[in-house]
Amino acid sequence: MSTFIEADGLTLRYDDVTAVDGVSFTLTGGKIYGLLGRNGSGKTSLLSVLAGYRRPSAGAVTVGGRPVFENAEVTRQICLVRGSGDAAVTGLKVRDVLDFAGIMRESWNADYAAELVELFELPLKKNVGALSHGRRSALGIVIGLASRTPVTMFDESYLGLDAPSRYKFYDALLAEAMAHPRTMIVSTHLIEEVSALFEEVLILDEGRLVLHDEAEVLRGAGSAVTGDAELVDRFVAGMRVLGEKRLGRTKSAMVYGELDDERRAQASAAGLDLGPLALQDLFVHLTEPTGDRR
Ligand SMILES: Nc1ncnc2c1ncn2[C@@H]1O[C@H](COP(=O)(O)OP(=O)(O)OP(=O)(O)O)[C@@H](O)[C@H]1O
Repeated sequence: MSTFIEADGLTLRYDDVTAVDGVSFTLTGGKIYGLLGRNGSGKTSLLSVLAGYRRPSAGAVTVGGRPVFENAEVTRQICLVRGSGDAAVTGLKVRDVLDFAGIMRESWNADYAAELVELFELPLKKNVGALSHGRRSALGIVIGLASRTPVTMFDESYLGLDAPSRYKFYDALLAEAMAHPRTMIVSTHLIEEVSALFEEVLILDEGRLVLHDEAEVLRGAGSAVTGDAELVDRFVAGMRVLGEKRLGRTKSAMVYGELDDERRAQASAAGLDLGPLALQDLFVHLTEPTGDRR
């Protein structure tokens, strides 16, 4: 089946809360997509609808051209790993949870699952309920990666993981995406840590999609101007400054908007360094309550 996902006016309401508000996008598939949003922006709600866990209140979502909700043929092709929650089947051993995951998904790869179990040092004989928060998250990650489903979504799956384990997750995700390309959606607010993995980025704010673009395009949408504070201030005067960092006399200002060759030459002549825009700064700018929206 082709794995593209199409959302058209997708809306999810819980009584009087509109968690997802008329979201439309097309994901062509075979990439790692970053889903970014502040707390309560609707990431989990959106992923739940994409995975067919919930019926949209309005609008539609299709995977490979087919509706998702109550369509077992399609939902079998989707794996959504939610935090550490889904793996928390107390009373079952880690081994049993993995066996069950394998039965549920025809694309499951048991050898790869075993490799990942070793990588994350998961104790197979231990009861899932007795695992630490981080280990439970790791179990969810193993299930998501080893499922090899055409659509695999990780909803803040790093919660509770220490930094070395998070980097193991990012490395494994990238290696897997290269070896077995599929549609992976990773929701997060640890943007700087994972942004290098994303090929496309979607930003949600209060249930609405405020940005969907290729990560490369976003990185080129602005610049970090670094150098002597006074010179930086002079250079960025009149530009849209998204954020600033200062260390002694050195300053780095994140500016939005393209710099043409003439401006680049001016920066170079003034001894200023120009670097790519940090996704984190763009994210903060687009989702801050008083921020301008495009
Ligand atoms: N089961 C529910 N019943 C009622 N309201 C809900 C429910 N689940 C989420 N909401 C509300 O919907 C909105 C979006 O929540 P959601 O969990 O989808 O956001 P999120 O971006 O995943 O947040 P976080 O990053 O904090 O996990 C919030 O206002 C939340 O309070």
